[in-house]
Amino acid sequence: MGAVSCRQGQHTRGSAPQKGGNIQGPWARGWKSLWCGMGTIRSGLEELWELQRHQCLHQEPLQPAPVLVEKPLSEWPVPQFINLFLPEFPMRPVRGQQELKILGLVAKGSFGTVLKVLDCAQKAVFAVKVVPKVKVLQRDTLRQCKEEVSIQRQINHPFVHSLGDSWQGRRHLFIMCSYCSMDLYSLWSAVGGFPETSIRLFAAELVLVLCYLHDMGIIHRDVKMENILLDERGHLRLTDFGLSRRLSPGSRAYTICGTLQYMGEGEAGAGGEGDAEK
Ligand SMILES: Nc1ncnc2c1ncn2[C@@H]1O[C@H](COP(=O)(O)OP(=O)(O)OP(=O)(O)O)[C@@H](O)[C@H]1O
Repeated sequence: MGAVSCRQGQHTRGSAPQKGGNIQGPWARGWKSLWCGMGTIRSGLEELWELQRHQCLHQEPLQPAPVLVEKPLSEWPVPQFINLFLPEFPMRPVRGQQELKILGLVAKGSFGTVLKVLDCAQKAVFAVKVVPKVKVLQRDTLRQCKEEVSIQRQINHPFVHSLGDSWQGRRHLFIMCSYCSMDLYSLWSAVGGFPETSIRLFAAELVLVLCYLHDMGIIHRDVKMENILLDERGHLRLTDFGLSRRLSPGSRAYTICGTLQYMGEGEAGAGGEGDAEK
């Protein structure tokens, strides 16, 4: 019997605060250190959302967007805290980080926060998943975190969201992908259900992706509507390889994992010794 590794489903999506709520609490306060404006330190997510609300009302930027940046390299005190995450998460000079401007919050997942950013150099919008290093070490998910990046880097399929870039700052890991404005769960919630023809198409595309992954020896282990993004033409883009594994031919994984709300009763109730392979 394998171990159980579950996530809680339903992200706090970035759209919620735009409907009028304020993002508060310890995780929001923790973001103060991550961004600074052009010369001024922003004070947190609450201000970001205030700023965005104003921008929506006035249709013109009141202040420069916050920049995704961490403290300079010289202040990094513990080199081991960097080495642990290499080579999947290379270090990035601060100048490189300053080319990313935060446009908003996309979602708060169980592992990281996904931000919408503008890459000023490429003049393109991306999604960046930001994961606190401390959380990775506390949850003992270092191997999994590196695996997520190396698997996503290896994949090249039109229905899989491929990796744009990954790097580390002083306290956070960053995983960047192209930005998709819609995911299947949000669309399903908005329209209240799909016609059978759409379901057939989504299912066919999903099967193609899973076959491709399985042929490469990769198991995703967290397939759910929130992890299926939609591109501008409505095709699937499977994302979040945070629980996925690469297996050698004939081997299998024994950890029971996924998102609690999407698991069968038997699966969610089982427990065991850890991820073993045969
Ligand atoms: N490139 C992207 N463009 C738009 N939205 C995205 C993108 N990547 C992720 N998201 C949204 O952010 C959510 C959280 O991202 P992700 O699943 O990678 O984080 P996580 O911490 O592993 O979350 P969880 O484990 O709870 O599913 C996704 O389910 C998706 O809705």
